[in-house]
Amino acid sequence: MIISLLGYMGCGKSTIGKSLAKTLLLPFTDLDNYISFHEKKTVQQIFSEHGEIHFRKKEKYYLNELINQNNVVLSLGGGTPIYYDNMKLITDKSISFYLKMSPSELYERLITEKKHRPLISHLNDESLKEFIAKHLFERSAFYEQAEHIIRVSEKKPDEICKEIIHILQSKK
Ligand SMILES: Nc1ncnc2c1ncn2[C@@H]1O[C@H](COP(=O)(O)OP(=O)(O)O)[C@@H](O)[C@H]1O
Ligand SMILES: O=C(O)C1=C[C@@H](OP(=O)(O)O)[C@@H](O)[C@H](O)C1
Ligand SMILES: [Mg+2]
Repeated sequence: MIISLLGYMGCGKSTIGKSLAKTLLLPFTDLDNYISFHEKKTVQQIFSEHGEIHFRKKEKYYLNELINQNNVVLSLGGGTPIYYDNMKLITDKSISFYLKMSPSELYERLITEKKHRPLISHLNDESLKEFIAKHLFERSAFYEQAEHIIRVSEKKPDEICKEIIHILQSKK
């Protein structure tokens, strides 16, 4: 089965996925990078040139393509579980980990990271704080369906990887 990482923008899906795959000696795919590579456009370009709905259709298309693989670490985009029947697909076809972080910590992280994230790049600092709190609340019902929930607040990437590996080993 595939190992999937999900959670809000900035929680560390791309970072943790990469290092988890390296430790487990497995191939790594970041869904955003995969979409970018195949569409020959950055995520920001897809959003600005074609709109979010088009991005969600592509995201679904490439998720379908990747989800039936075996022994791969897949970092999803923050919105992937929210659209279509994606979350069902993710829970049925992967061992899923929700990297859970509080809105205030996500805010501290995203304040310096918003440039590459089209959903928040236009927000000033005060509106960003409000946006994250509300948006995370709306999305949590999907994220919480993950098979495993990992609290990532104040943990180093190494520690988070170890926790995930421990869970994977206990499943064997
Ligand atoms: N556990 C962690 N501790 C400190 N910084 C982290 C941690 N995980 C991720 N980061 C940093 O937070 C930012 C967002 O991480 P990223 O992996 O891009 O998140 P996501 O893919 O979930 O949006 C990056 O700058 C990354 O280096
Ligand atoms: O939360 C979202 O809807 C999105 C998150 C992004 O991925 P990250 O969570 O890796 O930033 C990327 O897929 C796109 O900008 C939309
Ligand atoms: Mg990412």
